Amino acid sequence: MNEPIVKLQYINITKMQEFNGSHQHFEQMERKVKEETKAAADSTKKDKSLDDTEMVIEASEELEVVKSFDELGIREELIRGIFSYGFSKPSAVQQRAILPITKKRDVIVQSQSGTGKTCVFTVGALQAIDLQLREPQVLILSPTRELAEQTQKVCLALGDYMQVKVHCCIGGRNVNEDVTKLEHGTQIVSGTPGRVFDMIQRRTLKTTSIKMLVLDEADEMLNQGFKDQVYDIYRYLPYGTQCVVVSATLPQEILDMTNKFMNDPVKILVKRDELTLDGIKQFFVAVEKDDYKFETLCDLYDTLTITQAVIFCNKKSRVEWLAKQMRDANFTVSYMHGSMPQKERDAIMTEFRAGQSRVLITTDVWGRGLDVQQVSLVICYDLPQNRELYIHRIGRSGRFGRKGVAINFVTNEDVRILRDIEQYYSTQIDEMPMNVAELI
Ligand SMILES: Nc1ncnc2c1ncn2[C@@H]1O[C@H](COP(=O)(O)OP(=O)(O)OP(=O)(O)O)[C@@H](O)[C@H]1O
Repeated sequence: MNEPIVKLQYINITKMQEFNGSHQHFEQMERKVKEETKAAADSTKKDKSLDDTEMVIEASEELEVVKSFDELGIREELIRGIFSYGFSKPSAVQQRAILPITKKRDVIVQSQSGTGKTCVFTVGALQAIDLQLREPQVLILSPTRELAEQTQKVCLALGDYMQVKVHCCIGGRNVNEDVTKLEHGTQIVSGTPGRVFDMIQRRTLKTTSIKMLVLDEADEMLNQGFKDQVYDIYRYLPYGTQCVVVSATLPQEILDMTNKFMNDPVKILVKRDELTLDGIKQFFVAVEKDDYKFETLCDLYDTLTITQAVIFCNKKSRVEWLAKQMRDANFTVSYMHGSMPQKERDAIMTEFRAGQSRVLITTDVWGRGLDVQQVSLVICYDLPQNRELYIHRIGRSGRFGRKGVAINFVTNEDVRILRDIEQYYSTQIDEMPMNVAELI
C-alpha cells in the first residue's frame, strides 16, 4: 500500500538562540543557566521537553502539532492532572499523537524509547471515558505485569482530579481482587492478556461498554507468544472499538498485521536509522569468552552504582547464577525474573524504584516499557536475541532526554550479532572508553 509519507523534521534549537545574543538578557540567561543546572541535578524532575531534541517522525498524513497541553481540547480536570504530575510541555510524539486519539481515530504510535508514549495513550484513554458510567470503557494490554501496573499508576496520577477508577488486572494476584474491582465501577483496565481474557470469559470483565483498546509494546503483543490471546480478547470487544497501537519498535510484518483490526489508522512512525537516541551512548567490551564476563562486570561495579543500573541476561537461570556470583564476591545486587513469586517481584520493583537497590540483574521481563528515571546504565551481559529487544533494553536508560550508557559484553562469537545491530539501526557502538563513568 503506497501512502503519502509526510516527513517532519525538528532541528535542535540551542538554548542560546532563545536569548538571541542580547546583552539585556544576560542576567536572565544567567538565572536560567542556574535554574537548569539545578534541574539537571534533580533527575527526577519532569519538566524537560523532548521537543528540542532532534527528532524525525514520519506520519501517514499531515498532522496538527499541538505545542501545549492546554490546546488539546481535553477535559479541564485532565489538564490539571497532567500539570500536577509535573508535565509542563508535550514531547514531540505527544504533540502529534494525542489529538488524533481524542478524535477517535485508530492510531499507530511509534517513537523512540522514553519519549513519553505512555502519556499519549493514557491521556487518550482518560479523555475517552464517560465518568458517569461505572463500567470498563478502555482496555490497555501490556506484555508484563510490572508494565501493566506502571501504566495503571500513570492513569491514576494523570486522572487524579477525575475520580477515575483504574484496575490493574494481572496474573499472580488473587482472582477475588479482580472480581471485586471489576464488578464495582472500574472504568479503565490495564492488564496482561492471560488474566484479562480469563476475566472476560468469567464475565467478570464486561466488554459491552469498551470503546478503546490499547496495545502497548504492540510488536511484542502481536508476536507468537501473545498473538492468539490478544485476538481472543479482541473478538469480545464491540464492533468498531477504537484501537491504539504503541511501541518503539514496529517491524513491517507487525504493521501489516494491524490491518486486520485497525480502520484507516493514522501512522506515526520512526525510521529504524532514527531509532537510537543520541543521548544514549553505546559501547562494547570485547571479553573473548563467556568466562571472562564476570570479572569484567566486577571491575565495572563502581560505575554501576553511580546512579542505577540494569544488567540483562538471556535466561532466568543465568540471572540467578550471576546474582549469586556477585553476592559471593561481596557485591550488592538484586535480581528479578518472570518465574519468581509475584510478591517477590513486587518487592524488588518497589525497592529498585525507590533507589534502595542500585544494581538489578534481570531478563527481558524488564526489557520493555519500565521507567525508572535514575537508570543511566544498561549492561547487556548477554546480547539480546533479537534486534528489537536491543532498542528496548538500552532504552531503560536515558529516559526523556536524560543521559544514558549501554555496554555490551561481546564474546568472539557475538561480534557478528553486534555488528548486525549496528548496521541495522545505522548506529555506532564503540569500544568502551576508560572514562566511561564520566559519561553517566
Ligand atoms: N511531557 C512530559 N514532560 C516531562 N516528562 C515527561 C513527559 N512525558 C513523559 N515524561 C516522562 O518521561 C519518561 C518516559 O516516558 P514513557 O515511559 O511514557 O516513555 P515511552 O516512550 O513509553 O518509553 P518506552 O518506549 O520505553 O516504553 C517518564 O518518566 C515520564 O514520566
